[in-house]
Amino acid sequence: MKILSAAQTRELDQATQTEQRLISVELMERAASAFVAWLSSRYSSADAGEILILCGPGNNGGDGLAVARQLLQRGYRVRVALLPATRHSPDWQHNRQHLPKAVPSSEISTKKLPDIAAGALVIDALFGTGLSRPLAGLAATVVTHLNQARARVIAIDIPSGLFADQSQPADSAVVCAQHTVSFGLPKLAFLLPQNAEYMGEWSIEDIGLSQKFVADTTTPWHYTNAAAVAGALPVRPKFSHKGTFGHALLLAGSRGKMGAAVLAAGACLRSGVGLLTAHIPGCGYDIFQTSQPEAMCLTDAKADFISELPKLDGYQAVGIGPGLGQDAASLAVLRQLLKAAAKPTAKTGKPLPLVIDADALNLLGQHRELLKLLPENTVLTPHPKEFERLTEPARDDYHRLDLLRDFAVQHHCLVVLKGACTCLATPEGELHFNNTGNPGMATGGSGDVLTGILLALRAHAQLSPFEAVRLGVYAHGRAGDLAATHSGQAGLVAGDIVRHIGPALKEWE
Ligand SMILES: NC(=O)C1=CN([C@@H]2O[C@H](COP(=O)(O)OP(=O)(O)OC[C@H]3O[C@@H](n4cnc5c(N)ncnc54)[C@H](O)[C@@H]3O)[C@@H](O)[C@H]2O)[C@@H](O)CC1
Ligand SMILES: Nc1ncnc2c1ncn2[C@@H]1O[C@H](COP(=O)(O)OP(=O)(O)O)[C@@H](O)[C@H]1O
Ligand SMILES: [K+]
Repeated sequence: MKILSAAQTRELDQATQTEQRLISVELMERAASAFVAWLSSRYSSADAGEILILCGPGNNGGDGLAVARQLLQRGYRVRVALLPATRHSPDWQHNRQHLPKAVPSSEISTKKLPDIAAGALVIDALFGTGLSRPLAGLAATVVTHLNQARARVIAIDIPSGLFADQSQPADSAVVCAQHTVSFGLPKLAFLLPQNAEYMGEWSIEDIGLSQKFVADTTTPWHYTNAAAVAGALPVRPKFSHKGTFGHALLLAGSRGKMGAAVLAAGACLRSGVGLLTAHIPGCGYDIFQTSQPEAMCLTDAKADFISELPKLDGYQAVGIGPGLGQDAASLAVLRQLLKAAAKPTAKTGKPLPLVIDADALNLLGQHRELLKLLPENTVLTPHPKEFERLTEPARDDYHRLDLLRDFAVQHHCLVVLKGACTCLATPEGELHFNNTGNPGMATGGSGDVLTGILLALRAHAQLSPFEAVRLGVYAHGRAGDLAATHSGQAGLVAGDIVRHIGPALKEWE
């Protein structure tokens, strides 16, 4: 699914009207119907009580007026409060004229802010994607008044005051919604942690916008949902054998952090790899062989950390980092690995696929001269702090996305910036946001599990680097979601994610 800019969203409206021979007010009616369908599926008129709809002067306010009429028709009690303006959009005027007399309406002024009881249901239809500057004056006063009221706020399209595709100044007034009901496609702002307090939960309603326009429009931003990865996992052929699905090598673990190696190995095995060999420090031998009997195990000469790079012949992908530690000897191993992996392999003519995580990323951050050794299509999986160590502190989430994109393009690699909406940056400069996963996964070891999944999928001969990583990130979140349905979010541990990788991948079979 694509994510469009605010300007492209306006063009999409226009294109939809032309393509479907609609007048704009008909599209507004569709949006209002979709919103009302959503609201009435959640709240009966008794649950809702009297609903206050705050309407601005543009088409977002027009949506609000159409919603007021439709809710009244469905038996809800509604009143509207209008933000005064010198100019109103034509569709606003149309819906104002068609607002039934039975809906009480008033004009907002500084002296007459609407009464909002705690817990009241309020629909925010002040401003949408047409916001051209931060809110100020009366509009900002209304928003602050609303946010202080502790009401149940539902935003139409986007919380008012929030820009759809760029930051607003830190002190600007933005509605804090409990839920945002948006139309057609998600907006970039919805996916960024800095906007979490405004968005609440959000959902996207289909209003039949032009699919052709979306298909023809280029954007760096994409959203990975179930449809995007449908059919992405190749069927296992009847006569396949363990050699068919690749032999992966995992370099992980150090004294006190063998669990990271065990989790990554378990995840790799559960993700369909043919064979897995782990190279671990001597202290981890019994732990590893006991907990992962399906994997083969090479032990390093050092007991506490990895100091040697095993021969790389015969492996289809190598993962390094989980629980590795940052010893100078492990740094030397990382350097040797980068150099060795860059040489084209006899089988594919391409560099050996690498997945780099955790302490291996921290080592790269401390020795940035190594970045130029990264083989093409290497996968890096930093969380925001690890990413900062590789680049620089970001001013805000939008700046971090710029840094992410630049880094992936400059180093020709795939970077998985982990978080609630994990973002995969490609060497071509695309950004793909993931829609699976839950806060239960904010627990030690979840990232090690992702490394194992990505390692298995990078060893898979039939998946392109991009397909492997997009699918792996999606499946990791899906496994976490399935795990949370059993253990709940608070009780979820990383091992539960490993145990649910199988059921998650089974959904593709
Ligand atoms: N496909 C879609 O997405 C559809 C969108 N519709 C609605 O249309 C909205 C966009 O409508 P508009 O483009 O009219 O935009 P808005 O309703 O967001 O408001 C734009 C108006 O507010 C003024 N304005 C902008 N920033 C301001 C500020 N900081 N302070 C005071 N005034 C400000 C502008 O000059 C303009 O008059 C969407 O968010 C959505 O709610 C629907 O009606 C139809 C379908
Ligand atoms: N709130 C959240 N919602 C969805 N996924 C999350 C959330 N918090 C963490 N995750 C996922 O869990 C993983 C955590 O990785 P990481 O920070 O490296 O943890 P660790 O180093 O402990 O393994 C990432 O894949 C991340 O996307
Ligand atoms: K709004």
